[in-house]
Amino acid sequence: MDVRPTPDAPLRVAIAGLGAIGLKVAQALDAGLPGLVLVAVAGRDAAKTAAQAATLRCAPAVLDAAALAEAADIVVDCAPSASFPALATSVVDAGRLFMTVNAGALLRHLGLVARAKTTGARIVVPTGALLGLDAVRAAAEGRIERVTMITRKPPGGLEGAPWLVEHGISLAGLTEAKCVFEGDAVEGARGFPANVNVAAALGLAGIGPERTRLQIWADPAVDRNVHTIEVEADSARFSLRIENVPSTENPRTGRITALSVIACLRGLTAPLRVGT
Ligand SMILES: NC(=O)C1=CN([C@@H]2O[C@H](COP(=O)(O)OP(=O)(O)OC[C@H]3O[C@@H](n4cnc5c(N)ncnc54)[C@H](O)[C@@H]3O)[C@@H](O)[C@H]2O)C=CC1
Ligand SMILES: O=C([O-])CC(=O)C(=O)O
Repeated sequence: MDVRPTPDAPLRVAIAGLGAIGLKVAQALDAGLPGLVLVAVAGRDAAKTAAQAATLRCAPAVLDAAALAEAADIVVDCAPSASFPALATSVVDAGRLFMTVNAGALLRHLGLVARAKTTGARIVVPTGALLGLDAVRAAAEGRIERVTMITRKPPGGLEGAPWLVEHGISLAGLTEAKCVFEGDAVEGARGFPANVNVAAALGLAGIGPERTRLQIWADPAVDRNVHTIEVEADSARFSLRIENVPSTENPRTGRITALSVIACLRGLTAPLRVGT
């Protein structure tokens, strides 16, 4: 789809999920992002979503998630991963631009990419709580040998993850760092759907999620979500590290994630774009 607004016709944006990420994105759109206007929002609880929408000056419509694609040119998915398949399918089928933070869920529905080719939709995954996807994408134009990511989170931020439940791993009373997962990004994203969307995005940007190695540590000594990436390629070798401040609303989610989505939206229409 063409994402260029005209002065009298800004692109219409809808958001699914007004939580730690989505509400911040809604507020940024409400404060003004050039060429974009927030027209609709959807949440799990319509009354709560309507109350949130009422705090915004632009007064977006409150709709079911399934109706967002009809109301907007761009649908931003900031809802939990469980709602991804239905939402993503409706937006892709409508030929809209689908911006999602649920990179892990996208891995399990990669058929949507082929479908987007036929409908004219585009799927955009912001860098989110990570860094360096510009360099990883550039390196992937050459040959990458190895991509490794190590995630450390406070134990509370990992609690309840399916992988921990399935493997009977308890984090209660942990006094030293414990490696709770070692494998590829596909398995990691499945086992920790609310924790390592970043590894899924890294896999998609680089050598593929199956070849992207991942370790996840529960570390009582950290108070930030720390992600370290190491890339070995024929063009460069690099190591990157980000220490994310957990958001107040949802400590699993780094505060920078919402800012990444806002920057990604701004980049859709800006006359100057910097970075790959
Ligand atoms: N790509 C990345 O770097 C990152 C991705 N994430 C992912 O982003 C997603 C959102 O994260 P947060 O904002 O922290 O979550 P959150 O739990 O704070 O907010 C989610 C919101 O979606 C609403 N919701 C639930 N079901 C819904 C449905 N069917 N339709 C519309 N809204 C619905 C909830 O009521 C809540 O307001 C999560 O899946 C999370 O794993 C989180 C951090 C980083
Ligand atoms: O916020 C973070 O540090 C990463 C995260 O939750 C995710 O990738 O899902």
